[in-house]
Amino acid sequence: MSAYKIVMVRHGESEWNQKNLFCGWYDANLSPKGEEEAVSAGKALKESGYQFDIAHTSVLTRAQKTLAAILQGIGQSDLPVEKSWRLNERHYGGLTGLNKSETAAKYGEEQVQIWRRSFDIPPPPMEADHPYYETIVKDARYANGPSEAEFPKFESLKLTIQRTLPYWNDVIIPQLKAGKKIIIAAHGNSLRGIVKHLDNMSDEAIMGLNLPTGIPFVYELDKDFKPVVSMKFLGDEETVKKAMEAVASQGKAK
Ligand SMILES: O=C(O)[C@@H](COP(=O)(O)O)OP(=O)(O)O
Repeated sequence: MSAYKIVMVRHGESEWNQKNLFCGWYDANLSPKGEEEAVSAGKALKESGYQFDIAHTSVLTRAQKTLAAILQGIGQSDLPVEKSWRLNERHYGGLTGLNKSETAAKYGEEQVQIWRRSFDIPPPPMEADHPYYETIVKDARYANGPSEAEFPKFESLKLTIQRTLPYWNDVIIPQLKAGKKIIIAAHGNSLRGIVKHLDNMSDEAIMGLNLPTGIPFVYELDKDFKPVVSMKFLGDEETVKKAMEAVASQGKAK
């Protein structure tokens, strides 16, 4: 029997998703299509009657704007929102800002697939001479964390999970236990990490999961936080399938 319910959503398409660039911790805005996706996500949640007590998001604009559009759509713009770098996208290291197709043409699709989807092989590091290094490291939003020692230069999915899971265990679980209705608006890979944990997916199985932008999904959990309902998308099956395939094919050489 389900004891808890939680909604998660990857942000709507960003300007860098639209240009097919590795984004990671770069603070790309939503594209016009991404803004529409966020509004549609709000409509889908409203139609299904969802209301929340608290929302969680990353410190990145694309996730926060998606959340704001959703909350407006369900008439809860004044909902308390907690923001954490622990929900950020994985740090794409030295790949940040590179075009995914061009990178596949240069290094091969297989290598790009390893960088995008392998569990524990990280991308190359972002060194101090990287064009986006200063913009990211000196961003005021990181004044309260991560610490200098924790600040990533790159992250595999494994490393992403290592900093996202403490937030799930120490912040989200206690709120669920207290009966709070929660929505999380975050990113493709920070959410893949949570999904892997909840569904106890193997390192191999998680490689095949591509989360679509802007389509909310629901988990129902039993009293031990084991899924009774897993990743139920609020969208028709065909649309979700196509959106997942589109994400998967972003790493193909054109
Ligand atoms: O960093 C990025 O480029 C994408 C995910 O890319 P892939 O791992 O799907 O290539 O992150 P998001 O748009 O969810 O913030």
